[in-house]
Amino acid sequence: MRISVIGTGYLGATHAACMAELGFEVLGLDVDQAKIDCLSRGELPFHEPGLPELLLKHIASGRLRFTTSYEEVGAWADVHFIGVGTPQKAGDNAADLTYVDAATLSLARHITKDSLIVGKSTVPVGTARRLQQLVIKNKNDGVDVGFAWNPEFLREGFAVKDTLTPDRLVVGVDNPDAEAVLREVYATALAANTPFISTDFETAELVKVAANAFLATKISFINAFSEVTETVGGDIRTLADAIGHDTRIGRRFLNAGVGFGGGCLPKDIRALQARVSELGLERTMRFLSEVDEINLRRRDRVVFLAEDMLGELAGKKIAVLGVAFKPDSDDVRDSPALDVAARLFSAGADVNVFDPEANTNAAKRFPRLNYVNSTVDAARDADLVILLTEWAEFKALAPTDLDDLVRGKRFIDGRNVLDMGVWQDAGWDITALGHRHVGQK
Ligand SMILES: NC(=O)c1ccc[n+]([C@@H]2O[C@H](COP(=O)([O-])OP(=O)(O)OC[C@H]3O[C@@H](n4cnc5c(N)ncnc54)[C@H](O)[C@@H]3O)[C@@H](O)[C@H]2O)c1
Ligand SMILES: O=c1ccn([C@@H]2O[C@H](COP(=O)(O)OP(=O)(O)O[C@H]3O[C@H](CO)[C@@H](O)[C@H](O)[C@H]3O)[C@@H](O)[C@H]2O)c(=O)[nH]1
Repeated sequence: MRISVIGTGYLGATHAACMAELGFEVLGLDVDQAKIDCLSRGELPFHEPGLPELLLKHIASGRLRFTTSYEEVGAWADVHFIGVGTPQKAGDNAADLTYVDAATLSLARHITKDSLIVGKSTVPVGTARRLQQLVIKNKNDGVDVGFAWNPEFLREGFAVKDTLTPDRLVVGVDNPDAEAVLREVYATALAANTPFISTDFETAELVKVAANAFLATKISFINAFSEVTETVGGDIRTLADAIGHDTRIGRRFLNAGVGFGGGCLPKDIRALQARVSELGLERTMRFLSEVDEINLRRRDRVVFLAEDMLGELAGKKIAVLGVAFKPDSDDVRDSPALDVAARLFSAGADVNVFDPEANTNAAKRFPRLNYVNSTVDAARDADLVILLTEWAEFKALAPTDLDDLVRGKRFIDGRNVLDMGVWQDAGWDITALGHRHVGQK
């Protein structure tokens, strides 16, 4: 079976390489010539553990190629996965469907053999049915083109593992043939007893946004309790551990900190609200505005704490450790860390930034921050150090790593990953989100 993947960004490049790993012949397509050139050379244009190895392996095996030609893809593949972006529309909460519409239309017009189009992008409910009609109206006569929806649940940083061994597979289909093709594509996972949920288009689309809305809600839930413990005292990590032992609740996604960001959770909860409002259900997802607001208030809290600890921000040197939206990623889309760094700079602070992988992407968005290549360079002469992305090397920091470098022993742990007692004993004024700031011991 020959597979094409349309859109070779974080999702598409991963899907393409993993499909090749499963034994299929794969052709990845993107409209971005530079990206296609880069991938064709075996270079991954973003950071994702394990993916560069797969890319190189299957370019060498001949099973993985890249192109910008819809004509080539349409004449070649039996199954076409669509993984183009569905970002938030500028000035609006809704999803921008321009790319997914354009990709579907291009496919429909260029497919010259019987095949199946499978949407993977995250879309508002109702999109799949609309796109199916677009295909029916625009496909070539005499060619049988099926349509299905198969949302993707991979996490950046674990993209290869999540694609090869997913928690579950969800397919939205309207006929048994489409389901049979998808069962063949995912035969390896099915043989490993991965749950396979075959349903209609609407349920498949909704499962995806429901999962992200639930995860976002879980994070804002614990972060709301952070606002309480910051006021009355208490330990947010212990609280999360204690409720997490209840298997009905579970400990995962209860890490309090500067909140969620990235190319998915923030835009997906906004797009869900926009879509249900469009359907006349304005009140239904209103709680997600609160989830969003609680999340954004975490960033205000870090800026407030910095100001509180330093008296004023103007002229102060601040080391920001981490700007990626999460560790093991170079993605800075809607990154809480980068937002905080930029706000500290706007308030007059001199901001040194170090992220093991995301400096380059961050510099494209905020070139005026001072990007450096190590924690040591970031912390030298700093009046305050702020940890905002929990990379392993930051979690392993000890006071002795920074004691002789900084101008002021002040630390904000924006991800709740350090042992504050150890730092306090070493004379640091340290606080973490979800803890009352008590100052120096
Ligand atoms: N990033 C993730 O971890 C992840 C996980 C699950 C689902 N998703 C969803 O997958 C989709 C893609 O996300 P992403 O993070 O990979 O985005 P991305 O921006 O990294 O990649 C999108 C790619 O699509 C290409 N593209 C745009 N228009 C095109 C067209 N007409 N034809 C061919 N290519 C085109 C772009 O050039 C880009 O390379 C989104 O809907 C997202 O919500 C992402
Ligand atoms: O306890 C937690 C867990 C996560 N986060 C933050 O939440 C954001 C999102 O994290 P994560 O969900 O791991 O990253 P993504 O790669 O964006 O993955 C989410 O978004 C993808 C795109 O839709 C989905 O496929 C995944 O299932 C879903 O987890 C990051 O900023 C994290 O720092 C927290 O603040 N606390």
